[in-house]
Parts: sequence; C-alpha cells; structure tokens
Amino acid sequence: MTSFPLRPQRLGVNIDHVATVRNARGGADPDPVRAALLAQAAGADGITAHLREDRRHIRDRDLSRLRTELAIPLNMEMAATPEMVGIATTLRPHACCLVPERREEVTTEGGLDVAGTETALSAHVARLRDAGIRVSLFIDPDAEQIAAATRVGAAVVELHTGAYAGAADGEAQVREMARIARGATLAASMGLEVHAGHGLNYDNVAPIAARPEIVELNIGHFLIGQAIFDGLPVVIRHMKGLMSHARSRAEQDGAASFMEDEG
Ligand SMILES: CC(=O)[C@@H](O)[C@H](O)COP(=O)(O)O
Ligand SMILES: NCC(=O)COP(=O)(O)O
Repeated sequence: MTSFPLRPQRLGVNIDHVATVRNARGGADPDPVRAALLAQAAGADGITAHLREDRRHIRDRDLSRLRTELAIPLNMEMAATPEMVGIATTLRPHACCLVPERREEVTTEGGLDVAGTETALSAHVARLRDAGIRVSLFIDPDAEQIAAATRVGAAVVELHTGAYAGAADGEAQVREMARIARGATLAASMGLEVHAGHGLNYDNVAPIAARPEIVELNIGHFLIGQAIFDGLPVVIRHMKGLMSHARSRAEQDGAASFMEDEG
C-alpha cells in the first residue's frame, strides 16, 4: 500500500510523426515545431524528438528550431554514434536519450544493449554529460541492462514499454507489466531516474503511470494519430488526466493492485 504522495509525473510529447506527415510531400507543413509549441501550451512537460541517422522524420533544422523556440525541456533521442554525439554537444538540448537504431526498422524494436557496449557507451555518455546534458538510456527493463546503465554513468533510464504495449493477450500484458515494475523498482533503488515509453496509449497507460518510481512518460505515435481526430491540445490534456488519475488511485490502492484490477 503506497502511503506517501507520489512524485509528480511528467509527459514528454514525441513529435516525430508530425514530421513523418510533413516529409510525405517534401514541404514545410505540418510544422513539427508548431506542434511542439501547441503541445507546450496544452501542458506538455517536455518535447521529445528523435533525430534518426536516416532523417526519415525529424530533421536537423527541426531540432535547432526546437532548441531556440521551446520554453520546456527538449529531449533529443539519438543513436549512440560520434555523429549524433557531435550534434548533441553542439546543440546542447536539456536531455539526450540514447536509443538503438537500424535503418531497416519501422520503429524502435528493442532496448539499447548497454551491457554489451559499455566501453564505447561510457565515452559517449561522458561527452554528453560534460556538455551539461542529462543522459538517458532507452533499455529493456532487465537487471543486467539497468546495472550496466549505472556503470556507464547515465542519470536516467527510459524503460521500453513496447513488449507490454504490444502484448498478444492479457496474460502476456500482466507478465510484461510485472517486468517493468521490477525494473523500475530496481533502477530507482540504484539511484537512477526512471522514465518509460513506446507504444503507450489511452487504454494501456494507467498501470505504467501508476508506478511510483516512473517520473516521466514519453508518448508520441498514439498522441499524434489521435490528434488527427481530436486536436493536439485535447489529446494531451486527456493523456495527462489519465496519468494523474492513475497516480491518485495508486496513492490510495497501491500501484501493484492497479494491474491486478486491470489484469
Ligand atoms: C525510442 C522510442 O520508442 C521512440 O521514442 C522512437 O522515437 C521510436 O522511433 P520512431 O519515432 O521513428 O517510430
Ligand atoms: N521513447 C518513447 C517515445 O518517445 C515515444 O514512443 P511512441 O509513443 O511514439 O511509441
């Protein structure tokens, strides 16, 4: 039973797929920066933008405009490469989140293999930290990766919720939620700030939001898609309301019971 008020939880809005629509015709509209400013005005706590190596959606110019025009934190998602570290240390966003990338992937498929790339990753993390950037690692919620994240010097881990969001049935979803809960508890116990993201939507966000250790959710594809029907301010306010309600219920009933109820 949670007997203490939970820390406030932030919503980071990922605007990648506004740029996907923009790039479909090669023009300037819809403008991802305009979407980010609308999200900011609607209560987003941060903006996430993924500068992929293939620039399939967010482009370099988008990031520099976001860095100039946003009043809320910019979280630059990027591969752990010298090119991206160079861009980030020049741009100096509030935060960087290192994610795995394969050109042929449709979207991010798994978490970063921190344990298998510690030496190279430690150097990238150090350069980003020396530039005053908060470094997050996008990882699967596994003990080996969480321990490695502390060793390479990351301040934050963002737990990949894709397996949970894409679970084939209720039993698999409960299993994946338990994996995320264990990972969040372990990461927090090791002094890491805990975020979560990938594939979250209105229907599956509550058990994740109810986790006391998770202080930021990064959500994009669903919000941008739903905004086509309801408008970006409405969907952001609704998602923040769902997150807040889930946290309030967790304060009363305990986060663990939340998933049992939903299970
Ligand atoms: C790491 C993650 O899950 C997303 O933030 C990432 O941006 C997904 O990549 P696409 O936005 O290209 O689908
Ligand atoms: N890191 C997760 C993120 O930024 C958004 O992922 P999604 O909601 O677009 O799947």
